[in-house]
Amino acid sequence: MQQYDIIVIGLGPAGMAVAGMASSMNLKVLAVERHKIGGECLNYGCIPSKALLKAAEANIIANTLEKFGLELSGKTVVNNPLQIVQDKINKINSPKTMKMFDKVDLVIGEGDAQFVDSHTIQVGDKKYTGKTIFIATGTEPFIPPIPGLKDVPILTNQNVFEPKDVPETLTVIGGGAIGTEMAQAFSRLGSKVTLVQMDPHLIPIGDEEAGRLLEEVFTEEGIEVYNSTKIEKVEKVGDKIITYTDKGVFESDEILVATGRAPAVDSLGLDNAGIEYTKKGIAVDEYFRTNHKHIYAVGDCNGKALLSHAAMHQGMLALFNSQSPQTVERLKWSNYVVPWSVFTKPEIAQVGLTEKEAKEQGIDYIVIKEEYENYGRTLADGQPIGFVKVITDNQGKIYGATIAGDGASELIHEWALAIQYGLTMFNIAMMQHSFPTLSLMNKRAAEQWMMKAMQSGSMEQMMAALMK
Ligand SMILES: Cc1cc2nc3c(=O)[nH]c(=O)nc-3n(C[C@H](O)[C@H](O)[C@H](O)COP(=O)(O)OP(=O)(O)OC[C@H]3O[C@@H](n4cnc5c(N)ncnc54)[C@H](O)[C@@H]3O)c2cc1C
Ligand SMILES: NC(=O)c1ccc[n+]([C@@H]2O[C@H](COP(=O)([O-])OP(=O)(O)OC[C@H]3O[C@@H](n4cnc5c(N)ncnc54)[C@H](O)[C@@H]3O)[C@@H](O)[C@H]2O)c1
Repeated sequence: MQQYDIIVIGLGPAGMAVAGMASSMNLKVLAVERHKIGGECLNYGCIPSKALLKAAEANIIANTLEKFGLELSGKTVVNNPLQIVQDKINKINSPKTMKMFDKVDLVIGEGDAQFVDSHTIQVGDKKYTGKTIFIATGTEPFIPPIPGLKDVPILTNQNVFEPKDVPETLTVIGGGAIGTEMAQAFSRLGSKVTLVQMDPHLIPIGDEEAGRLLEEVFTEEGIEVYNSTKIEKVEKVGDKIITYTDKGVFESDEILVATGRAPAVDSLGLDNAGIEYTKKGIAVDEYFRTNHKHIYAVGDCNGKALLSHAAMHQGMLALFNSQSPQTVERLKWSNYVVPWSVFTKPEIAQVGLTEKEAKEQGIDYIVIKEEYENYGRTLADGQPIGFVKVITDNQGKIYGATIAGDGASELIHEWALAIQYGLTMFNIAMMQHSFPTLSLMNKRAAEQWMMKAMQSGSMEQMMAALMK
């Protein structure tokens, strides 16, 4: 039986971070992946969805050139965007990417890794032991118990990117990140899309105003959105799928189910090693340790944050924790803010508290909102839709930021940095931002706070801050 310093189960963003870094620390590493390197993110998630959104954006720009005083004779023909998506994935999965695993023993595509006991796993008929084991098995689509849903052919993130024709009509169940990104991508590529969800606004975990703004744009683009909707049943009649709801009956060629995720733990044999888990994921402490101190669970499988950057960050923190002789306060998960972005147009990005969360926590907050329509650059770009909204207080402490609009996924990081390292609105206002970047809207929001502070007579406080 082969023995390793570190065994990694699953090679998505979390497992790749652990395996790649551990091997550069000269540890003896085994990584097991039952399917493809890159996990959900590369193969059925972040990358294909962004590639498809790019094709969709190109299509809409080409067909609305009159906005720029240009004309294209004729219309674009949507040929094979999903094939191009696959070509892009294959390019990323190249020998250059594989180089990071030069010093890792890889077991790929030979079946599930399953615990035999708390130090031993089995893949097929081979057993391996590890001093430390990292579980990084991610999630699978959660399919809700809607009557009839299991009897009709459905699309999920696992098959929606397969190369085939764009459907003429598509029903999307779910208004979260996956549902909204895919609804807009397919709509812009020519599908007639109906989006149905049970929550009251799009991107339910985010800011309500941002969700409503996205809905306005979706409606203008021809996507029908039904919020707070109960789906009664789904059935296949001939070639069509019929979705019966309390807001109407919708007929479509395909149905995409994007109703959340469930941790991928069933194949692991966790009970053989006595590892604790719930429906939400593998139970871990602040240092990503399971109830066995030498077994860590990182990334989506622990349910803490279902995002690739969070998965990679957790992998890095957990690896450092595992190699440290004692626990290190700075390696705790709660020290780190988690920004997130949804890549629709407008993009929606968030870090820290939403306004609703600030209210629920009883914080004495104020809202600063800088509108895209008031800035020369966004007007020049023809993208005047959106806002930078900051939850702050009279002292300029930053609790959270929501950005809806062009470039939101980039702009959000300044607020993430500010929250993580305790910078204030005053610090942002006093930092030069080059003109006319979109980031300058962050400074303009902070300047708005500064003007308010001056008007409310807090000049003394401001001057004190200036003298620091
Ligand atoms: C459509 C879509 C779009 C997304 N877009 C974004 C985005 O833009 N930004 C973002 O931050 N996040 C995005 N996400 C989320 C992101 O994909 C996940 O957060 C990320 O992939 C989680 O990484 P992970 O390493 O924890 O797990 P995964 O990427 O799920 O990898 C887990 C791996 O473990 C393997 N595995 C499972 N069980 C076993 C076993 N028993 N033995 C061996 N191997 C096993 C699986 O085959 C898989 O390869 C998106 C997700 C979807 C579905
Ligand atoms: N850009 C990104 O960062 C990105 C993109 C895609 C996915 N992700 C990650 O993937 C995760 C999963 O995304 P998701 O969109 O599947 O889930 P989600 O949890 O974000 O949203 C679930 C949606 O499904 C709806 N829903 C659930 N059950 C329903 C039912 N029975 N009937 C009608 N509607 C129902 C909810 O109302 C909600 O709109 C997210 O947590 C996100 O972190 C991130």
